[in-house]
Amino acid sequence: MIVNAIDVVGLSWQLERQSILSNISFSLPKGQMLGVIGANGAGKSSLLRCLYRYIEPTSGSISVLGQDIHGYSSRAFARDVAVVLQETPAHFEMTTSQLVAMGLTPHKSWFEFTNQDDKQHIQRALQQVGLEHKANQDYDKLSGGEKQRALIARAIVQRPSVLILDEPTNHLDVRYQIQILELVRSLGISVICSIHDLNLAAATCDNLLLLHQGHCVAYGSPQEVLTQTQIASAFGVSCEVQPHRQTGKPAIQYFYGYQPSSATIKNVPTPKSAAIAAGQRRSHGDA
Ligand SMILES: Nc1ncnc2c1ncn2[C@@H]1O[C@H](COP(=O)(O)OP(=O)(O)OP(=O)(O)O)[C@@H](O)[C@H]1O
Repeated sequence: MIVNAIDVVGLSWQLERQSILSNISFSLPKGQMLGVIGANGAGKSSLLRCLYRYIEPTSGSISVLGQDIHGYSSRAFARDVAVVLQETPAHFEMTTSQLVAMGLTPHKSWFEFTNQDDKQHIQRALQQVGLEHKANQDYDKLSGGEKQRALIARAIVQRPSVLILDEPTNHLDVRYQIQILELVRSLGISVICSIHDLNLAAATCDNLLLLHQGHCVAYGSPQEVLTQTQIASAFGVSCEVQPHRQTGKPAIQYFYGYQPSSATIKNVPTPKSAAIAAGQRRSHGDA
């Protein structure tokens, strides 16, 4: 029997009668990378929070490596699953390398010291995220993007089977956006990751799960999910999707010319109307 990294069946989460996630089902095969996409408020973080046990869903089941997540001890869960979040909590008086070393915790007993092997792991992870020169600097004094990369190095040191990332590219410049996602992919572990940049998601993920108002409205390869119609309906924008010249994956070009009131699902401008609107603004001198 094939055991998936993650299996989610019929997952729903309600909060005071408001339905945040509705009947979501998907699987993440081992070694693959799944991107969770969707507009602001679609439910991406809530879904990931259910996966790393921060939220208890109202109904449905979640298994990691074939085991129900609520059957795991905290320590065993931390050995299998690493999480990198958007917000970085304050880590006072800790160097970058000490923060990265925290990834070793689930593998160590209480009084076990960091050995030579561990130090090499930490060093290598810092190099992989381009932070070896910041190893002895206070973590709290790193820039937002450097903090994000340090947290990814900590997750690498944790050596999990499954990595959950909530918007890992948020603070990163374009080089590190590509580099970090390619690095995460190259680790050969199973990854689920929420991403706002659809082009980046298309280029780096095996499969995508598109959420809209808490529902899974598309799930499959980037080609299957990132169609003009589905992007228009989930994000309220008009675009053209062509194969990327290098990867052959979907490459999205957005059209401009939106009024705030037209950015709704019911009234998505067509490429033509968006282009006309942009042309009209230019002819009125306010382009
Ligand atoms: N603890 C909570 N209490 C009240 N509402 C919540 C809570 N958590 C999530 N929500 C609501 O659930 C919806 C989904 O939120 P979530 O953060 O999962 O969306 P998201 O897709 O990650 O959004 P974004 O792209 O803006 O980060 C939002 O409307 C949010 O306000």
